Amino acid sequence: MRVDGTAYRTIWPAADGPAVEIIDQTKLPHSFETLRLTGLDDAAHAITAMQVRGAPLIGATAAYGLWLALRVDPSDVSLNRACETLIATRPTAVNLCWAVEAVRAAVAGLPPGERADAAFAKAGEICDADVAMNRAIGEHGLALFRELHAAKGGGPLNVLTHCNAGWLATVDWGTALAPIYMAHDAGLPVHVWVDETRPRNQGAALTAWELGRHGVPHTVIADNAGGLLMRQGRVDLCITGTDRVTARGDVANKIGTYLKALAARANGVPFHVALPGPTIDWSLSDGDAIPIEERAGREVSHIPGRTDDGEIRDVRITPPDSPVANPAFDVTPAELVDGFVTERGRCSASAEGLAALYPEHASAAAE
Ligand SMILES: CSC[C@H]1O[C@H](OP(=O)(O)O)[C@H](O)[C@@H]1O
Repeated sequence: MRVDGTAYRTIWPAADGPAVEIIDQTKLPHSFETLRLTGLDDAAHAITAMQVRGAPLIGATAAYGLWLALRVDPSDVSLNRACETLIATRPTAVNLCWAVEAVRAAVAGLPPGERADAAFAKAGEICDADVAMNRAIGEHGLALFRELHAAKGGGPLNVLTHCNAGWLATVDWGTALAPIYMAHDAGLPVHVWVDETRPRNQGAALTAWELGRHGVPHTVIADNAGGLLMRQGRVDLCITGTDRVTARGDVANKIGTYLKALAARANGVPFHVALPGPTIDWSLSDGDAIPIEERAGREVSHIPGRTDDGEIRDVRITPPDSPVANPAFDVTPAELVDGFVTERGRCSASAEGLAALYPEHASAAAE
């Protein structure tokens, strides 16, 4: 996407040496800063600290992290340690282990001296494929938007989204936001209700920043406002991203997604999920088996912001002696999802729907 006239991906090889550069998402929306990752530990920290985040982007970052590790030591021991280190950073997004295993498979059979170059090439392939898949998701999602807008009979299409599944969550384009950008650029009137998405505020800080840069009309709302807006008939569609979809269509996504899906079903609002194929975990059927990341309690007890004199810092919002819990994801059962938008087209949230789009995995989907 373009930021102030300059085209960006969210991760790119440095022009001046063995490193990759990323956008530090912990600094947005107050400051646009890039960071240089020069080793495995940099990449692992960037994922853990959410300097990069979003299922496809943490996969891409891990892929380059393996390249950085193999440049230093291409041995089997180093490769396996690096894979384990990266996979351990965040447990819910399946793209992370998918990308790590894709790079491992690309290099493991090679002589050590050839592994770093092969890892670099594979990481680049993963990034290019992500951009192409997300562009296709946008096109298939735009068709859905056109159908819903035509059925509405006038006025902007009011879309509610949760968390950030925009270009910042991927290498480019985004997943849930890709059709929003394409609709806006095609002149289809769209307005976005942006869930702030406590506790890390990906919506308030990142989705609002993205949409504002692109000129897409949007309104930031408290997470708990969505149900009222749906009851008032002010939401025509909910669309989110996802971190892991099971073979039967259960969806793991940012905490709060399940509640939105319940409210959408209760109010007859279509609830769709946008995802690229690598987000599907064909080894799982029941979404309750998806590991849910538990993050630090400080993300709940404190909130980051910028003071009037420009200082960015956390401030406490809970009593110091109050315990906090911080599950970072929840699971929405397939029954509450009205449809998937993938790079291969749209389908129902079901084993049959996914198998039809991904026949090479049909046996897993049927279990
Ligand atoms: C296109 S994946 C976006 C997905 O990732 C986010 O999680 P996090 O910000 O913790 O990395 C969230 O679940 C989004 O829906």
